[in-house]
Amino acid sequence: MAAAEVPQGQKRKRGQVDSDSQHANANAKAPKPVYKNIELAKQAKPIYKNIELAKQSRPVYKNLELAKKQKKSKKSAKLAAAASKQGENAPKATLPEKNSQPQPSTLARKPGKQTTLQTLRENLPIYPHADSIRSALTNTNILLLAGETGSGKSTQVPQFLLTSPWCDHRVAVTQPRRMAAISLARRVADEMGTALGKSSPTAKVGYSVRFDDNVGKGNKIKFLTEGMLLQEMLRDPGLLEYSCVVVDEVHERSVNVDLILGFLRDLLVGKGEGARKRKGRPLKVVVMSATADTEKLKGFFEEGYRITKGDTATTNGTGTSEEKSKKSELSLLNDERQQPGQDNARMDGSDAGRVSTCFVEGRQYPVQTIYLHEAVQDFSEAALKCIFQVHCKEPMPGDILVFLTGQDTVQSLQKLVEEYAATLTEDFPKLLVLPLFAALPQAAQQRIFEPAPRNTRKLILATNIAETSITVGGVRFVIDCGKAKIKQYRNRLGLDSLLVKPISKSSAIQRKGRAGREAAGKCWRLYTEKDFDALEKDSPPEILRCDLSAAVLTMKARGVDDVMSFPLLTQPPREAMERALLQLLQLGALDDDGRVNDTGRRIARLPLTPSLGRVIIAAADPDMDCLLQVIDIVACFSVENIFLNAETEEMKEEAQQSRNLLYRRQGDHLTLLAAVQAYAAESSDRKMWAQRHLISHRAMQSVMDVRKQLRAQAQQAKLVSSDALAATDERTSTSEETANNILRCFLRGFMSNVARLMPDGSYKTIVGNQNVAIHPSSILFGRKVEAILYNEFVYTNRTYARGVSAIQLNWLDKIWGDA
Ligand SMILES: Nc1ncnc2c1ncn2[C@@H]1O[C@H](COP(=O)(O)OP(=O)(O)OP(=O)(O)O)[C@@H](O)[C@H]1O
Repeated sequence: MAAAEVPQGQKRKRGQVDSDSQHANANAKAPKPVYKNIELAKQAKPIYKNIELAKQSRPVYKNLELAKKQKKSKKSAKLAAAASKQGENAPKATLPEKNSQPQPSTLARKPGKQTTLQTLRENLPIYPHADSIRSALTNTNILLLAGETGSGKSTQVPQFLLTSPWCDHRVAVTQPRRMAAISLARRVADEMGTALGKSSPTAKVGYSVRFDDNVGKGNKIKFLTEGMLLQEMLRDPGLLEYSCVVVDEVHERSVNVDLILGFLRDLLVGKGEGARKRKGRPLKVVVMSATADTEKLKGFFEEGYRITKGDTATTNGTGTSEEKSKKSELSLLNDERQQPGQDNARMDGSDAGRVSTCFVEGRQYPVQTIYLHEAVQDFSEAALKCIFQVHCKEPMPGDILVFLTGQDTVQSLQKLVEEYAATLTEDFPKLLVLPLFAALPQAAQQRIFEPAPRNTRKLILATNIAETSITVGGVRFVIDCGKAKIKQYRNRLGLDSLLVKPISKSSAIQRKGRAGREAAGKCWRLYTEKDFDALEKDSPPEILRCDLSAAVLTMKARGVDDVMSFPLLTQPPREAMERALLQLLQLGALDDDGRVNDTGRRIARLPLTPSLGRVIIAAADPDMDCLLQVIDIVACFSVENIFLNAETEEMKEEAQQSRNLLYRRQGDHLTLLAAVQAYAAESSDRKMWAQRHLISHRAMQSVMDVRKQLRAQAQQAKLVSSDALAATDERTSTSEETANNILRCFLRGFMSNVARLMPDGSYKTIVGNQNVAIHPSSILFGRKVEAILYNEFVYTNRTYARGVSAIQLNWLDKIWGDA
């Protein structure tokens, strides 16, 4: 296709991305440790080498002048497109004039928000490619689109597609994270000059994320998380609501995205129930990312077409589909099939031309990369040092986004930064520190998008939830610690756990790409260039690292009986699949023959893990009759912790007194229930109530929101009637019998998460016989009970069980008997 096509086998030049990088000598030049004395930091020479050098180096971004010219001259865009048809890449980068980096304010000052936004759109590198993107999808049903961070993929492509002749239904755009889905929907609604979601009948853009569905009838573009699209596929396998599905940020390779790609491949090649339901109406698919492996994806989709052609031959001649399915299982047994981790990226020339590819080169503004000269041991310390050097040396405006590993590192660094910032003189701008992590309530997350007050620099301390897709207005500087918490299955414990690991090159590029979106920027990498070179190109796909029970249940509920032959971009290890099947059998989601049963289908439709879904189903059983109470507890698991830590002894004592009324001797589950019930029953001032109990009001607001959504979903799933829901009052007490039933229901979903008390006072897990201690945050910390049930394992210096309740061992007999 036109301007942006990448000739087969041609890879992007990696060197370009970081061609302007500089070393920095953190240890040699910075006083040690700088942050202990802020005055020193102000006087110190920067730890990074002179950045003038970088300004002179050749960047790959397009400068604004080029973009302006492109806007004025559609002719030039057409010429570029024609040139690329002859095998050239997208428009060549033009060198910016030295020290004349474009500033967004010139555009922003223009009158009329809509005109300004339109001008901004037209200046994006992707804009001249609108026609070629549209025509690629007229000729083929699938387009793989690679474009640098900030080139305009997520915001522009959905809008381009709306005007295609085939687009008579909605465009879905998937995002790995809810925050990105919501913020992109807002931005695109703004750009289109319409309201958002359900707020007006004329609104054209909506979003759907777990526990928050804001999609109006007239919406043409729907941003949604990958999990939500999978949920929709269960209800509507043909995705009849849509003309097109855009899968964004595919490089993240979550299990959900891999499943989506498999289902979409089947739909594209006309296979299965979904394809039959579309009755020949084509579904267009766009798969996009800044850093995805286009070749591998191309091979995957082409293979789908090739196999389908083969299928026709098979059905005509050598066998039925049942035989085929047996064959695939047989070949798996014979190890003829792919090895774990091997990719399905074989090319077949005969299918070339069925899959379009497109590469949009260039970004709007340059981002200079600065590395440390020597590796550091403690990235939090290095981040602190770097934050104050940036703050004290870099001009305003320019907000800072720091990537850290998790909520704990974010919160401890926030404390330190605020402490030191308070010692700065008035010569420096103020620092507004904003934490950002997944468990933070949505309202608090949204604060990062608000502009900083006058003479104040925003400093966002984030986990990798801010890594892809989002544009945070004002951010010009990025600090990347080079690490992330990665979910990994631990065989020994039989559970997923989060481990701190080095990020991939792809993540580093995405992190850097959060700067340079509205103006030129800089990215400090708190590691050496050599360390960067040694990073893996991509993080291993989640399907190779995690518990697959949710994925397998989704496949089964979507009608895939032989999950081993489902098309996956990367084949997971066979043991992981088997483990997932076993867990689903234990949960009672599958029958003995491996087919999904009614319980399994009901669990799959709940926006929860299979374990929590099973708890909900158990609680809806009339014998247990504790659904609403269980929903209250499950809602609490959607936030990190409702209880706040006391900062002083005095506060601790006061809180302890009020909290005593909420604490339940049985443990954390029932204590959470008591807290939710008391909060819900509070009719005068919930905020005050929360303060008094040292409970996070914001977290409780989120919990109430999730509780409402889960109740609605339970009603939809016919687990509770609307009359029963309407008749509920806010109870504040729970009988002993109900309390036991609640814990039995949790045990049904978490039967493997049990540890028993040993004669020496320690606890050992029943499955795996591992030592585990009760986490200090638990009500049961330090207590000795017959056996404990826990939600999850956490690792710090030892293995802890978190979310713990006391259970009776004899409850297990019935549960294991039923399983
Ligand atoms: N919420 C916003 N506020 C201000 N500018 C925005 C916003 N969202 C997008 N933009 C502008 O639009 C540009 C393109 O954003 P978009 O998200 O479409 O790029 P992208 O190619 O998808 O990037 P990435 O690969 O990093 O997700 C940004 O660089 C920025 O200039």
